[in-house]
Amino acid sequence: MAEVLLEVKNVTMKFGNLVANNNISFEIKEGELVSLIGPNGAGKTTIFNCISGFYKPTSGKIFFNHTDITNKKPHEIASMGLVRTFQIVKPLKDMTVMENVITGAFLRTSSRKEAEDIANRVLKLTNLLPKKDMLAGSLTIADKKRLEIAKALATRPKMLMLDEVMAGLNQSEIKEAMELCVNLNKQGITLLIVEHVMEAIMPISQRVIVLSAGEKIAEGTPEEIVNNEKVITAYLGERYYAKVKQSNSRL
Ligand SMILES: Nc1ncnc2c1ncn2[C@@H]1O[C@H](COP(=O)(O)OP(=O)(O)OP(=O)(O)O)[C@@H](O)[C@H]1O
Repeated sequence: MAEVLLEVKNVTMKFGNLVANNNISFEIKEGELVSLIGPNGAGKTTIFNCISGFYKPTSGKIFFNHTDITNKKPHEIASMGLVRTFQIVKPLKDMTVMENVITGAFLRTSSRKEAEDIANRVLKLTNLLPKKDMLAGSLTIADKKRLEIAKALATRPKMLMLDEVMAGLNQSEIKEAMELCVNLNKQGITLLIVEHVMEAIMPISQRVIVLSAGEKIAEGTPEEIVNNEKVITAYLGERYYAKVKQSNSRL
């Protein structure tokens, strides 16, 4: 039985009267690939911000690797091995792709040589090696998203939280992003992925957690989730349900 790596325990996050996360609890086990889905404004990014130390929850606790990280700062959490990407990618655009990734590697080492070695490995893994000398600002959206993942990987995370890395990508770029996620997971990195591109995320998720209007409304295998009436009503809709049913019946 795999160990619990991340434990979110009764987390509530309020902004004035608005309850963005209401008493949310879930666990992620070591080695899992879990997706976090739900309509706009459901509270997905807010829970990411709470977990990664950018917000301090109004109440509740968060544990990573059995350590209470609820009041820790983002850089402390990152050095423990829990790293997230941002929905809006902001690379250091006047620096090259390589230099951007090296900034991530410096979390683990102060040696330039070692940081370059880490960056080279990560750039190879993310298929960015041929673009290593390009300015980050000149990359396509798909490559900027890949660079965001590469920077996070250079910090050598145990667990990676990806916030909408497939948004704005075309079909073949989405396929590559999915393959990268599966590949990272196979290499032992635990993944928690916020995503709206259901056709991409459902097939690769081992488990799915659903938020709606600040509440956790469901949690289960992709098959359980696509058949869950509450989830269909709140988010997936009949169209997606019909599509999945159809493709299942063809299997
Ligand atoms: N810093 C903040 N101050 C005030 N309200 C906030 C803040 N951050 C988020 N919210 C509100 O909290 C709610 C949840 O937002 P959040 O961004 O977490 O949703 P989401 O599920 O990530 O949505 P999306 O899929 O559109 O990214 C929204 O009503 C949002 O307006």
